Order: sequence, then structure tokens, then C-alpha cells
Amino acid sequence: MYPTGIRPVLSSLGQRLSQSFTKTTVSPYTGRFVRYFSRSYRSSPIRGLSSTLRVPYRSFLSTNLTSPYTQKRTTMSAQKTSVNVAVIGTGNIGGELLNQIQGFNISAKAANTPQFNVVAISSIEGHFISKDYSPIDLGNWKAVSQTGNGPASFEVLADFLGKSTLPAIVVDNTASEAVAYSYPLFLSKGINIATPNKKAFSAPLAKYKEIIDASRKSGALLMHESSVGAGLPIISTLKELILTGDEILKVEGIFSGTMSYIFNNWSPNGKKGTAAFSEVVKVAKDNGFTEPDPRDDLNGMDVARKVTILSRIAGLDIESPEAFPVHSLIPEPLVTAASADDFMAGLPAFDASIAAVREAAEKEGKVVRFVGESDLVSKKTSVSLKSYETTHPFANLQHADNIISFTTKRYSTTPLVVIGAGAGAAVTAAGVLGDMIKILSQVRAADAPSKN
Ligand SMILES: NC(=O)C1=CN([C@@H]2O[C@H](COP(=O)(O)OP(=O)(O)OC[C@H]3O[C@@H](n4cnc5c(N)ncnc54)[C@H](OP(=O)(O)O)[C@@H]3O)[C@@H](O)[C@H]2O)C=CC1
Ligand SMILES: N[C@@H](CC=O)C(=O)O
Ligand code: NA
Repeated sequence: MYPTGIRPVLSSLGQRLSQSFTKTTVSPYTGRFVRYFSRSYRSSPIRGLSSTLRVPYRSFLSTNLTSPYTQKRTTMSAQKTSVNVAVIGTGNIGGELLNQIQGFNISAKAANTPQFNVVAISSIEGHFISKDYSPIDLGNWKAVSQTGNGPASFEVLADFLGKSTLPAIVVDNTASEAVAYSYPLFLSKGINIATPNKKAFSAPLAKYKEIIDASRKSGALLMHESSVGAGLPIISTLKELILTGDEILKVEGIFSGTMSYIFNNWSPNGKKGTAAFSEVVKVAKDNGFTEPDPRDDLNGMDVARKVTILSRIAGLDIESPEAFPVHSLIPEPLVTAASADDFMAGLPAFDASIAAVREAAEKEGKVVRFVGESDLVSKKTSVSLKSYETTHPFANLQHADNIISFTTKRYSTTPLVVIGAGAGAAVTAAGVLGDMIKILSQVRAADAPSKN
């Protein structure tokens, strides 16, 4: 992960430092300061965009924060500008997001600043559209969304949002490809998107480009911070590195909260692993870390999607997440399991065979971790199961934390590392709300009266 020449520095001191990695800014490898973020550092030491941008906007297209765009103007003053919001998907993340929006609106109301008017909620059970654009009572969103007065089609929703005088955001909290592939319809009408759904950004290359192009053409924003590392500032950090003229050499890390949780507990650092693999998978699922179907985590595709998303932003034209080596943890006989429940029921039968992997690592004094890598120099990407020395930062993660390391021309000796909770409803929804707030502030900026 880091330059091998400095590895000998690993020592009991390094071990101690890496264990407190989330609390220190000292690299466990070099003893030097690293640029380190956790969720609370979101407003980040990385600031200011270079006036001499060397990186073409092509790889960002319209998904960056600085691209020019047109927004609907309202006759209200900039102070009063609010945004209409349609929420699609009210599961683990969507439900939490609606609660967080309610909290945001209470603070915004008290401060007399713009709020999010949730005017449509779409779940599998029902679809509610507030025909006169009056905001839905978020204290009662579940009951309201089930009254199902609105038609489900994306066309009707896009038309409804497009007809309002206020700018709009569609928030996609599903893992649905159909919803992701509908983004061009919304974007072409100037409707912004915020989403934790990875499907659009890891779609086959042509589809991905079509979606990104729709955003670029209309200028509507397409924000997806939570699609990698949940609420951690991964995508914004990567884009800002590139926008400020840095050159990305390598992106690597533990990109999955589920895999992090599973391996931190199944192959623990400093003691012999005793937990059954199927047991820790179940706990990860019960904690809401997994994809709606946990097989999407265990087959490596969730990490492959995240590696695809970051690699594309960094400039690699990855054809699809299936186009590079991806390690699957699905036992062969369970590949054809009819449902997620059947898969979970069949998994305990394979606990003993996967335990052999852990034992082999333990014999070498190592732990097992599930990692994603993208080498922008050799243009090689992979998702694999690897064993690490106990002093390695990947071996020292907690709970469901992600660790993502950017080696760049500027951060070459010591990479820029982002670490923290990488899954779970609260942090993921916060990442989506953060994107919505960025869109809101762009809309306000566009609405501010011109001085000319
Ligand atoms: N969980 C986490 O920690 C993280 C999740 N994410 C992403 O967030 C997204 C949501 O995950 P999560 O909330 O955990 O999953 P859930 O399964 O809890 O929620 C997804 C919801 O979307 C609904 N849905 C599916 N298709 C449609 C549709 N066409 N219209 C309306 N609703 C629909 C589902 O209904 P039904 O169940 O009836 O099918 C379900 O309620 C996923 O894309 C995931 O990858 C990203 C980062 C972290
Ligand atoms: N299933 C994913 C959720 C976030 O993307 C994970 O475990 O990381
Ligand atoms: Na993120």
C-alpha cells in the first residue's frame, strides 16, 4: 500500500499508532503527519480550487460542484428559496434520510433559511405526490406515503417536478437499476439528483456516459457521495484532488462496510478467530450494512462497483464492474440460490471450508481482509481477498469502518487516507443530505441577484 522502503519502520510504536489511527494525524509507517479525515472533518483541510485547472472536466462531466448550470429561477428572494424534493425508496437509508430532512428543516425554519419541501415519496408499497406542491408532513411520512395517491411512473414524476416554479431534487434511495437508468429523464428537465445508489455510476460504460452526459447538457447536478464509503468524503476528496491539478496514481482500500465488519470480526487482529463466517454475515445484514441482497456484497460486486466509480472519476474508462478480476465469497453450490433468504440459510454449511483461509493467514501471523485496488498508472483494477501483517492499517480497522487511501503525485510519500464508518443508515443518509445541501446552496447561488 505504501512505499516498501519505509515498511521496516513498522514496530511496536507503529502498531500502537495504527491502532489509534482514527485519532492521530501521524502515519503509522513514516511517523509523519498524514492528511486524515473522518466524517466530522467533512469541511476538510482541502480547500480552494486552483485557478489553473489542468484536468479536463471530461472525467467529471457535470457531476462536479463547479460546473456551470442553469437552474429554475424563482420569484422568491434568495433567502427564501427552497427546493422541491421527491424521495424514491423509503427503506433503511430512505427512512433515515426523511428523518434527517425533518431535522434539517426545523433548524432551517428557525434560522429563516431555505428548506427542503418533500413533495413526493415513492416506495414499493405506494406513491404519494402532493399535487399542489405543499410539503408533506415529515412527522407522518410513512402513513402519508402509503396513501398512494400518485402514479408511479418516472415520466409523471419528472413532469410534476418540472412544472413547479421551484428547483427540484430527486433522491434515489433504492438499489434499483431501473431507477438509476431513469436519471436522464429527470436531468434533461433540469431536475437534480442525489443518491447513494451505485447502479448509474457503475453501469456499463455507454450507459454511464449517457447518464453523465444528461447532467452535463442540462447542468442539473448529479451527486452521489454516499455511493462510495457512505457519508465519508471520498468522491468529493477525489474530485477536489483532480480539480486542483494533482495526479492520481493509486486508490486502494477497504470499501465495504459489510466486508469490513465481517473480516474485522471473523479474522480479528491480536486474537484467534473463532466466529462462524455465516454468523458474522448475519450480524452485518441485521445491522443494515449489506446491500438489500447480501449476495451483492459477498460476491465482491459492491466493492467492484465502488472501484469502478472511483476509477472512472480518476479517468479510467472501465467497461463495467465485471471487466476486471473480482473475488467472490459465494460458495459455488449457493450461486444458484433462489433468494437471499435461501442463500443465508445455506451459508452455515460452508463455515468450515472458509475457516481454512483464516487458519492459513493466522499461521503466518496475519489477518484476512477484502480489498479493492485501482492502479491508475498500470490501469489495473482488482477486488481480492488478501492477508495482512497485524501492523498494517487494513488490519486495524474497527467495526464496519472503511479505509481509502489515495496515492497521488502530491501525496506520494504518505498517501491521503480517509477512514471512518463506511456503512449504516445514519452516516449514509447524512452523506445524501450533505449532497442535497450542496445542491441547495448551488441553487441559491444561481438565484442570487446579479451585480451587473
Ligand atoms: N446500507 C448502507 O449502509 C448503505 C447503502 N447504500 C445504498 O443505499 C441504497 C439503499 O440501501 P438500503 O436503504 O440499505 O436498502 P433497503 O432495501 O433498506 O431500501 C431500498 C428500498 O428501495 C425500495 N425500492 C426498490 N425499488 C424501488 C422503486 N422502483 N421505487 C420505489 N422504491 C423502490 C425497496 O423496496 P422493497 O424492499 O419493497 O424492494 C426498499 O424499501 C442502495 O443503493 C445501497 O447500495 C450506500 C451506502 C451505504
Ligand atoms: N453494502 C454496502 C453499503 C454501502 O455501500 C457496504 O457494506 O459497504
Ligand atoms: Na462517501
